[in-house]
Amino acid sequence: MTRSETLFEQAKHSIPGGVNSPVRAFRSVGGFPRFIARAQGAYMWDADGNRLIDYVGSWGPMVAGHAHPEVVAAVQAAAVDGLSYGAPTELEITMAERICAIMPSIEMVRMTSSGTEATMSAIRLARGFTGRNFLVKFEGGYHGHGDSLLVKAGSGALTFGQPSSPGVPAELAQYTLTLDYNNSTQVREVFAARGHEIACIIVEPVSGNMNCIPPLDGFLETLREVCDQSGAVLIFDEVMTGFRVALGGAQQVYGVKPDITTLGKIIGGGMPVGAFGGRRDIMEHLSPLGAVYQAGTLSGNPIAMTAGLKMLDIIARDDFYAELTSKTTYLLEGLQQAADAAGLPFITQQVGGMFGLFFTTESRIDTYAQVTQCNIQQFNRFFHGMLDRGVYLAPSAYEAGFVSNAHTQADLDETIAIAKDVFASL
Ligand SMILES: Cc1ncc(COP(=O)(O)O)c(C=O)c1O
Ligand SMILES: N[C@H](C=O)CCC(=O)O
Repeated sequence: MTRSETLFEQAKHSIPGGVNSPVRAFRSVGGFPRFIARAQGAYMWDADGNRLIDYVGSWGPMVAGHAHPEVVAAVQAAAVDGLSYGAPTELEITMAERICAIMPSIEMVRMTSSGTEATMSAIRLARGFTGRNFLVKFEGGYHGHGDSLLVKAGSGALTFGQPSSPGVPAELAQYTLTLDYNNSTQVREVFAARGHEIACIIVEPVSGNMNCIPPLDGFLETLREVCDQSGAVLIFDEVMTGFRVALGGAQQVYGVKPDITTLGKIIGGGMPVGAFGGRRDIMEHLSPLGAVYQAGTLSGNPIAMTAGLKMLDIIARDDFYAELTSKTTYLLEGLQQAADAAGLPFITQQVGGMFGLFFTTESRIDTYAQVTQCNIQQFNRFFHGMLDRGVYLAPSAYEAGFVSNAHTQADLDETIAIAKDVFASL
C-alpha cells in the first residue's frame, strides 16, 4: 500500500469516511484520496512524495498559487501579535473597506469563518428583512451545508446521492423552492404565482458546483427583475466566483447588481473565512443594529484578515486577471485539441480562472439535466489517468476546476501533453 492508502485506512477509524469534507474521499471517482504533505505554487506533494500539478487550488482560494511568499510572510508576522482576540481590530475595517471598494453593490459587510456561515446568515437576514419564509435556489447549486440550502444541492451532496440531506426537517425544507438553473421562464412563473411569499433568491451567478456552467444571456437579469417586482432579496453566492472570474466577481462580469453577496475562499487567502454584505438598508437589520442575530467567536480573525488582505493586494495588481484568464484559455484549448486528436466527444467551458470539462456530444452545457447526461465513467477514467501521471483535477465530474497564476507555461504544456496520452488511452 502507498502511504496515502495507509493513511486513508487509518483515518477511517477516527474520522467519518476518513475525511473532514466528503468530496475529498474520492467516492465519486473511485480509488483512494491522496494525502497531501505540502504545497508550493502550482504544485502539491502527496505523502508518497509524488508531485502533482494542482487544478483544485484548495477548491478555489489558491488563485495566486500555494504558499504565496507574501501571504506566508504576512501571516508569520501577524501570528506573533496573537492569534485571536474576540474583540474588534483595525484590520477588520481595512478588510470591510477594501471589499466595499472592489464590489460597489456591497455597502456594509460582515465577516464569518466559512462560506456556509455566510450563506446561512444571508438567508436569515433576507427572511428577517422581508418577513417572508420562502427562498428560491437552483438544482445543483451548492451554498454550503446550512439546512435550508441542502435541498437538491450540488457538489458532494449531489454525487453521494443525497442532494436533500436527511437531518433537514421536512417542515423547514418545504420553504426552499428549487428551480432549474438558466430557466428564466420557470423563474417568472413561480414569481407570478408566489412572489409575495418569497424572501430571496440565492444563486451561484456562474454555477461551479455542478461542473462549470455560465449563466445564459438574460438569466441573471431576470432574477434581478423578479426580485425588484416582488420585493425579494437577490443574493449572489460569490463564495467561488468572487475574485475568481474577475476581481469584482461575476457581478462585474455580467453587470447585474445583487442586494446581498456572499464571499469566501479567496478572501481568506487560504485561511478559513467567509463574508456577506450588501445594501446598507438590509445590512442594518443585523444585530447589534437590528434584530436579526448573527455572530462568530473567530469572525474577523486577525490572521485570516491579514492573509486575505495580502491576497487582495496581490490580485489587485495590473493584469492579474488578464493573465489568469489567458492561462486558463490556453489550458482548455490544449485539452480540446488533445481530445479532438483522440476522436473523443469532449468540450470545455470557462469564465475567467474557473473551468469545466465535459465528456459530451453537446456543443455547450447550460443546465443541470445536461450535466447528468455527460459520460461520467469516461471522466472518471480521465481523472485517474491524469492523477497517475501527476495532474490533480477535482475528484468529481460535478466540480469546477481552477487555474492559478503560479501555473507556468511549462506546467500548462506538461498538463496538455499528459492529457494527450490519457485521452488516447480512454
Ligand atoms: C458557491 C459556494 N457557496 C458556499 C460554499 C460553502 O463554503 P464553505 O465550504 O467555506 O463553507 C461553497 C463551497 O464549499 C461554494 O462553492
Ligand atoms: N464544491 C465544494 C466547494 O466549492 C467542494 C469543497 C468541499 O465540499 O469540501
